[in-house]
Formats: sequence, structure tokens, C-alpha cells
Amino acid sequence: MRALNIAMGALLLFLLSVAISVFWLLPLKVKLRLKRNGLRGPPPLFPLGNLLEISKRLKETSASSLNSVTHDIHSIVFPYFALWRKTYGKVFIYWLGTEPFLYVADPEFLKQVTSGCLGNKWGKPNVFKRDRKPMFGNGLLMVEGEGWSHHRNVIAPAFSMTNLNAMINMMMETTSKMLQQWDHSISMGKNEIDIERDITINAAKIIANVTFGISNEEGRNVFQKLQALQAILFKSNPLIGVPFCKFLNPKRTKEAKKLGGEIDHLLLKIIESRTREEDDANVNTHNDLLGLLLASNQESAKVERKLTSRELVDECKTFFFGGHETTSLALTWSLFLLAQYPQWQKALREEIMEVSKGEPLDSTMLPKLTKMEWIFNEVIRLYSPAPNSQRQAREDITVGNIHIPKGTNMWVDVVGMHHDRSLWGDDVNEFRPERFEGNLHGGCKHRMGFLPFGFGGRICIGRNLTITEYKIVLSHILCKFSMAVSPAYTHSPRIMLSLRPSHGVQLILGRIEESN
Ligand code: HEM
Repeated sequence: MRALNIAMGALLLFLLSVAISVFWLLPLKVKLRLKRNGLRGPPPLFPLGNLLEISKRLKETSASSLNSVTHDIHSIVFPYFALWRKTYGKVFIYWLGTEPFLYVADPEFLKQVTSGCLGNKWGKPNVFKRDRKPMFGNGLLMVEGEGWSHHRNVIAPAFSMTNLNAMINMMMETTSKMLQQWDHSISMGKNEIDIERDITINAAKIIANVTFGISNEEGRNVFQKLQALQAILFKSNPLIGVPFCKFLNPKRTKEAKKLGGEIDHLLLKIIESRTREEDDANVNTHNDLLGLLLASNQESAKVERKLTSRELVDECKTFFFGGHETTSLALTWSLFLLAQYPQWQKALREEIMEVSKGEPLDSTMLPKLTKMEWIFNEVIRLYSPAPNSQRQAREDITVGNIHIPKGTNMWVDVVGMHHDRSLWGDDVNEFRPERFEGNLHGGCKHRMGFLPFGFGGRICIGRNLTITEYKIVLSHILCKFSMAVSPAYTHSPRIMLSLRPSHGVQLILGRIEESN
């Protein structure tokens, strides 16, 4: 018995020393190396890093609700960064648990440490990969190195404009159903609608249809489970970076894992039956992304290896989670801003009329909606659905006198850059879509200061899909309804993985013939 106790004690001691060296000594070494570079930051506390201060600042901001609508939102959504920037500037080190993060809101610094072949030295932070595994698995958003180039080569053709144009009718039909419900609601005397909820459901249906189709029972089943998984993983993990944090919320971890497993199983069944169908018929019988991916996979098999069914499952999940919330938020914030600026509603209606001449929009008309594109860009500048990008150094990186040790994470504060007066000028926090007239970067003084879709080779693959969907859905809504902000609306943008309105977006809708 005594010998057993001694053995157990020795084992515990061994595990403790491994934990200390992995979770404390190694990060400490990174900290000292970064400090030698002159990179400072708020002092971390083992094992939480700066999480206590982050949570304190967030509580303070959520307690103080905004009385008026301001687009100056950086200090609202990232109050801790806004504070630290005052002391440490636009590049500093902070800690999520025992993970060191290089905070970057300086586009020139970002360019220097990521451009050219340096881009390949950055991967995606392991700490987020683990947390978001049930959503993205090893799909395009997370895969690295040669695997990433292979996935990207197979996937890119599926997102060609020709393929996306074939999806326009489906987008219109799905949206029409939402608009019929709004119309019915107005008939019943209820003209205040939380458009965030409806737009999100509409976007989820569109992306699920675009990806694997939900007209049959199997597709609908996957869709429902994906939505349930989304609800569980909706909030960012407040203890991210703290060793063993997933064991602190075993219920969430278990539920997410169970649903993730069920979704994988259902998607695998769809993929396998599609592969069989296509082998039999020798043609691609589906023109959704999965069908296009399977066709492109056949082509790629002639030169490289095929993506496995398991990898295809992860891609379907990545499209769903990466594609619907971002697009729905771009639309939601747009409707909110258009409700605030009726002159832009009018300008867009006139543009739609001029381009379509009253006919349903088709693929040749969409590129002519240029003012709508300015609005899109201005909205995702002010309320960037993807508020940050993250990387992790896979090797030591040296540029001039900057040395970034292997393992350091990087957090690019996109909201910070999009609201930086020194990059955009004094009107930085004003809604001025015309800044994008004939100017892809909206007049930003640095090309890397406007990053709604990320940067480098890993720029968003779905941006053409988004802009197509955005134009179709927004035009459809604007032709049928006018909108004004309801007194029930509280302006409270927050980061919940994406940049969201925390209490929905309540708008007062009017039928367009009534309001004109
Ligand atoms: C307004 C809409 C969207 C926004 C703001 C957005 C934003 C982004 C950003 C910032 C990245 C880079 C992430 C990083 O650097 O770590 C990204 C990558 C990605 N996005 Fe989007 N996205 C949008 C729509 C979509 C759609 C509709 C899809 C697909 C259906 C999609 C699929 C992806 C994928 C697969 C990647 C990974 C690309 C790679 O690493 O090669 N996104 N997106």
C-alpha cells in the first residue's frame, strides 16, 4: 500500500512538473524573448494571463448601456484593447491564460511580419483550433501548410461566378418566403420586426441550401443539428487559453462533441450517397457547393490526391459556420444603418430600379449595383462581422529587429484598424458610403488597414458568394419595404465570436407602396 502511495505521489509530482514547464516555464521564456524586442504589455497573472482584466472591462461596458447610437464602437466592443493601446501603442503583448498574444492594430507592422514568404510561417492558433473543432474540424479555415494549398485548389473552382450565379434563384425563393411572413405580420398590425433573427434564419437556410441542399429530409436534419451546435458554441469561451479549461465546462464540451459527431455522421451519409450516384451516372447531378466540390475532387484526383469524405464533411461545416453568420450580420447591420439614413434607402431603390427596369434581378445586373457595394463596404468597415484575425507563428520569425518566437499567437484587431482616425481621417466614425466611390480601400491610408475579409493567401474564399447573396436579399427587401429604427432598439454591439447586436435589431417596416 505504501509503495502504491509513493508511486502515485511520484506520478503526481511528475505530471505537475510537466504542467509547470509546459504551461508556465515555456510561456515565460517566450515572454522574456518578446520583452527583449521591446514589446511590452499589461502584466499577466499565472494561469489566467490578462483574462481577469478583460472580463472586468467587459462587465463595466455591458453595465453601461448606450443612450444614443454611435458608430465609434472600438472602446465598446474591445474596451480592454482600447485601454491598453493608450499605454502600449498599436503593437503589444497580452495573455489569454498561458498563451501569449501579439496584439496588432498597425497595418504596416502586419504587412512586414506577414508579407511574401513570411505568410507561410503563420498557422492558426492551436488554442482556437481546439475550441472550435466541432464547428470547423480541419476544414479550409483551419488546415495549414501544403494541406491548405491542396484544399484551396480543390475548393476555389466551386466558388466561380458562373457557379454562384446558378444559385441566385434559390436565394430569391428563400428570401421571398421571409418577406411574405413580414407582409403577413404587417397585415396583422405588427410592423415592428426583429430583423436580426429573421435575417439570420434566412441566411442559414441559404447557406445550407448552397452547400448541400435542404430540400430533402437528410439535408433538413443536418441543418437543424448545425443550428443547435451553433447555439451551444455561440459564445466565446471566457477561459480560453487557461490550461484544462474545457474540463471546467464539461456539459458544453460533451454536448458539442455529441452533436458534432451526429452532424459528421449525417453529412458522411449524404456525401457517400452522392458519390455513388455520381459514379453510376458519371456526371455531377447537383449544382450546390458539395456537388461542385465532388466534381472538382474528381478532377484533382488526376494530378493530386482526392479530398477524403471526412475532409469534405469538415468543408461543409466550415461553409455553414463561416458563411451564414458573417453574411447575415452584414445584412443586419446594413438594414439598421439604412433605417437610420433614409436618404440611402432612397438612393438604393433608385439604383435598383435603374438597373433592373422593374424586372427580377439577374447575374448581369448585380455588378451594376455599385452604390450597394459602397454601402456593403462601409457597413463591414464600421461593423466588421469578423472583428479580428488570428495567427500562430509556426517558426521563429525575424524581420529587421523584430523577433517573434515560434508559438507566439497574433491577434489582428480589425475593428481597431477600421476605426483608426490616423488611417481614415476625422470622419472615421461617420457612415459615409461614398468614401468607397471608385476606391476599393475607401481612402484608407494603408492598404492593410481595411481587412473585412482577412489578408494574404488566406483571404476569404466566400466573398463573391456573400456579395451575390447580399445584393439579392437587400434588393428584394428594399423593393418591398421601407424601414425605420424602432424605439425598442438598444444600441449595444458586442463580440460573440462575430460582432453582433446584443439585443437584436428591431425595425418598423412599412410596405413600400404605402410609404411612397
Ligand atoms: C460578410 C461575409 C464574410 C466575412 C466578413 C468573412 C470574413 C472572413 C475572414 C476575415 C476570413 C479570414 C480568416 C483568417 O484570416 O483567419 C475568412 C476566411 C474564410 N471564409 Fe469568410 N467571410 C464571409 C463570408 C464567407 C462565406 C459566405 C463563406 C463560405 C460559404 C466563407 C468561407 C470562408 C472560408 C472557407 C475561409 C477560409 C479561407 C482560407 O483560409 O483559405 N466566408 N472569411
